[in-house]
Amino acid sequence: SDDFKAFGGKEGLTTIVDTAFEHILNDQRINSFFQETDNEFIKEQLVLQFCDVLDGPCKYDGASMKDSHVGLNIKREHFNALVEAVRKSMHTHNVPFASQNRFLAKLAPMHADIIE
Ligand code: HEM
Repeated sequence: SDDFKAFGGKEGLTTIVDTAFEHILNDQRINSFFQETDNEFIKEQLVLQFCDVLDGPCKYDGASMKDSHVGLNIKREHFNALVEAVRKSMHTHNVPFASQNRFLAKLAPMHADIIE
């Protein structure tokens, strides 16, 4: 898709996820969630999922958003902080604003399965 290209394809997405994860690990509001997790695995899954969401040539086959976040007690403020990290990274890597917004509009409804 054009949006997948705007993110720089699979390679661009990998860079964007890496940078977003650096922001996450530096953010006191949410980094405690990622202290005992396999963050390399999570990053790989995020690249696959984002590629899928952007109609790229990938199929996300990981756990559902409900199953992977249940019991973590994630609140809206945590969700917003994570989205902010992704947004900052997309900005840094020059993803056009319209593509950013279409992408974030697809992530937003996932809050229903992630926030408790
Ligand atoms: C739109 C927002 C989000 C998306 C798209 C997303 C996506 C994902 C994906 C794809 C995985 C890997 C699932 C798997 O295959 O096992 C995952 C795991 C995880 N996510 Fe999220 N996530 C989001 C929001 C959040 C938030 C707000 C937090 C906490 C601040 C969070 C914390 C975690 C943790 C701790 C794991 C690892 C769980 C485990 O290893 O048991 N996520 N997420």
